[in-house]
Amino acid sequence: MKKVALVTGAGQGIGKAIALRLARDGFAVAVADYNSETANAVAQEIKGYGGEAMAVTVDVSDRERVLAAVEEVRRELKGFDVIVNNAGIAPSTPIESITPEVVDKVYNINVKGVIWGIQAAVKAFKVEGHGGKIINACSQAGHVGNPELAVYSSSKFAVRGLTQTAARELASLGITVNSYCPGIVKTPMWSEIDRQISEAAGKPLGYGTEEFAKRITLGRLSEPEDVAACVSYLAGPDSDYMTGQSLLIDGGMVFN
Ligand SMILES: NC(=O)C1=CN([C@@H]2O[C@H](COP(=O)(O)OP(=O)(O)OC[C@H]3O[C@@H](n4cnc5c(N)ncnc54)[C@H](O)[C@@H]3O)[C@@H](O)[C@H]2O)C=CC1
Ligand SMILES: CC(=O)C(C)=O
Repeated sequence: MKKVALVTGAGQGIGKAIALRLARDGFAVAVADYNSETANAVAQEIKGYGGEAMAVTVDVSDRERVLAAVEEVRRELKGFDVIVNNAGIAPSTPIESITPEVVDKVYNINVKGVIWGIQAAVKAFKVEGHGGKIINACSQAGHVGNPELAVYSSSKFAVRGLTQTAARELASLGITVNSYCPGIVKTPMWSEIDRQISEAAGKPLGYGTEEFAKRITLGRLSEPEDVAACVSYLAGPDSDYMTGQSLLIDGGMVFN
């Protein structure tokens, strides 16, 4: 019997790479995104190489919809084993520009979206009568404050706190909770951050990347597949004795 994984924000970028990787690892994958077109395209890609997948349209900030989507997936794919709470947004927010609206928007998706995903997964694991794995998208920005990204960075500190708290609270149910913390990953999100930082500094495109990249130990930006490899480990049996961890994918972003 195939294990079932649901990945949010899986229509593009890191989430897409994770969905493709977990499908190759043998999971039946629910490709969840609020963009139904991209979610469908990724599900089709998985089916195209013989994998099992379904697309689900869900806005992770909508608690009822997240609970309903996970239940839909549990019934359709006949099980539920792993949730990857990957969806997130990262608008540039220099301190003096922060508005109540941008705080609500980022926290509703990046923080509440993770809480609703955790709740929905716990409910599904209980119905199935076993534990499971909860994997959250954190960031190097959840370990060290990132200038220009105060709202985003603080939301990722919250994800790290939630990961640790949920791990301690849910361990007795056989549920592990971990998160992955990438540095700069070549995705549409990063291109937009680079554009905003470069523009604000009055510099050409690529300036934001150059500034961040100075701290990367391995000397290159990461590919979405680098992150997916880490999530593959967190979703598989080799990480069974790991919980409450927020894994830095390039520690240099924090320590250099
Ligand atoms: N790209 C990077 O450099 C880094 C990204 N991350 C984190 O990794 C995760 C994925 O990032 P990327 O792939 O780069 O982003 P991206 O912007 O390229 O893709 C995000 C996906 O999430 C979906 N999405 C956004 N809001 C949603 C919502 N409310 N409900 C459902 N789906 C929603 C979008 O439609 C899109 O398909 C995010 O949580 C991000 O904070 C962490 C560290 C570095
Ligand atoms: C967007 C993000 O999480 C970065 C640059 O670490």
